Amino acid sequence: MANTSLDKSKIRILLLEGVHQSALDTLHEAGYTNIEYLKHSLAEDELKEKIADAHFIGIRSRTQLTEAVFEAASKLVAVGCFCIGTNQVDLKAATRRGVAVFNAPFSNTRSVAELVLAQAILLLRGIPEKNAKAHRGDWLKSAKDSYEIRGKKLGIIGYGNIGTQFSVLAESLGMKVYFYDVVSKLSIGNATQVNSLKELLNISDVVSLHVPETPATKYMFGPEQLAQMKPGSILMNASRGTVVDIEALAETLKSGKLLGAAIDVFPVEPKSNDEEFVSPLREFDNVILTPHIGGSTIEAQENIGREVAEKLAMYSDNGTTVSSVNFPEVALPSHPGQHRLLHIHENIPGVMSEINRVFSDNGINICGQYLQTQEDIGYVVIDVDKAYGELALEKLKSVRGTIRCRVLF
Ligand SMILES: NC(=O)C1=CN([C@@H]2O[C@H](COP(=O)(O)OP(=O)(O)OC[C@H]3O[C@@H](n4cnc5c(N)ncnc54)[C@H](O)[C@@H]3O)[C@@H](O)[C@H]2O)C=CC1
Ligand SMILES: O=C(O)C(=O)COP(=O)(O)O
Repeated sequence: MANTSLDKSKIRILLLEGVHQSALDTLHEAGYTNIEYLKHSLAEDELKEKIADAHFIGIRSRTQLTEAVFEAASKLVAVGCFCIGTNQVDLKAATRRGVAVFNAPFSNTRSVAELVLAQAILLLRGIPEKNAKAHRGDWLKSAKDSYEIRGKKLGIIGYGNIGTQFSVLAESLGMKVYFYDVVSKLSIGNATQVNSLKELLNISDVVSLHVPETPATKYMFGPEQLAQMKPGSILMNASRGTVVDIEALAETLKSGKLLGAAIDVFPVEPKSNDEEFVSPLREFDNVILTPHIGGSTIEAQENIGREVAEKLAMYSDNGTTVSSVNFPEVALPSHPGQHRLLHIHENIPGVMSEINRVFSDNGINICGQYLQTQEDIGYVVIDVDKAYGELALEKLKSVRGTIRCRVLF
C-alpha cells in the first residue's frame, strides 16, 4: 500500500517571530524535526517563497497571512498564532482552502492586565514625565497632577478575557469599574456595564481599550471619542494599533487635555528590533510607549509556545480541531490499528450522502465517524480498517464540494 500518511520528518514547519523555545521542545517531543525557526517576521514576497513548501506555520501578531500568501501556500495544513489576536490572518482565505487556524486565547491575558494596571498607576502619578525629566537632570518634586488610583473610575472598552482580568485587579486597588461592550456581559465583581461609549468616556478617569481588531473597531477611537473624554483623564491602548487614531491622539495631547496615555500597539510596527520605531507620540513625555509587549512575559510566552505547538501536533497526528478559530471543532479519540480519513468540504447539501455512498458502494466498513459543520465548511472524520484507507482516500477526493482530504495512519 502507498505510504500516504506523511512521514513526520517530511512535515515542514516554519516558525516565525521568535516563538518561545517551548514550542520547539513540544514539537520535537511529538516527533517533528523538520522545523525552520526565524526570530523575525517576513514581508509578503519572502513569506510567499518560504511558505510554499510548509505544512504548518507558526506566527505572532506581526506576520500578515493574506489571501496572496495563502495562494502561495499549497501544502499548508494549519496555522498556529502564538498569541491571542488572529486579525493578522485572513481567516476566510484559510477556511476556503481547508487550512485550520489555532491560537492561544488565554495564555497572555494576565500579562496584559498587569501591564495596563501598572501603567494606570504610573500615569496617575505623572511618573513618565518625572522620570524623563530626571534622566535629563531636572528635579520635578511636586504633587501637582499626582493622584492615587484608589477611588478613580476605570472605563474598560471590550469586557472580554483581558478586560475582565483588568477589572478584577483594578477593583482590588479600590477603583470603580465601568465597561462598554457590544455584547451584554455578566459583570465580574462590582463592575457596571454602561449603554454607550460616550457615557463611559464622560465618566472615566482612566480609559482602557481591550477590543479585537475588526471592521467595527478600526479607528473606533478618533477625534469624537477623544473630545468625549474627561479633561485630565488617561487613555490606554494595548489592543490593536488600528483601534486608535494616533494623529488625533497626538493633537489632543498637544492641547494638554489628557493627563497622559499608554500605547503598546501602533498602526505600523517595526518588523524586527533592528527597525526604527516611528510615531508622532515620541515627543510626549507623558506618554508611555511600549513596543507591543503586553503579552511578552516569560510566563506567557512559555505557556503560549507549548499550548499552540500542542494544538498543531494534535491536529497533525490525530485531526482534533478543538479551539480552532475558523474550523468546526471536533475532539477525537486515538485510532489504533485504523486509518483515519479527514475530509474538509463545502457545507452544501448532499455532500455527506455522497461521502457515505463511497463507503457503502465500495464495501468499506466505517469504524467511527465524527462530523461537525459551520456556515461555510464541514469537517468529517472517518476511521476505517487500515486495509481500506488508500482506496477511501482516492474516492473521497472526487466527492463534489471536497476542499481537502488526507489520511492519518
Ligand atoms: N498588546 C498585546 O500584546 C496584546 C494585545 N491583545 C489584543 O487584545 C484583544 C482583546 O483580547 P481578549 O480580551 O483576550 O479578547 P476577548 O475576545 O476575550 O474580548 C474582546 C471583547 O471586546 C468586545 N468587543 C468586540 N467588538 C467591540 C466593539 N466594537 N466595541 C466594544 N466591545 C467590543 C467583545 O464583545 C469582547 O467582550 C485581542 O484581540 C488582541 O488584539 C491580546 C493579547 C496581547
Ligand atoms: O496576543 C496578542 O494578540 C498580541 O498582541 C501579542 O502579540 P505578540 O505575540 O507579542 O506579537
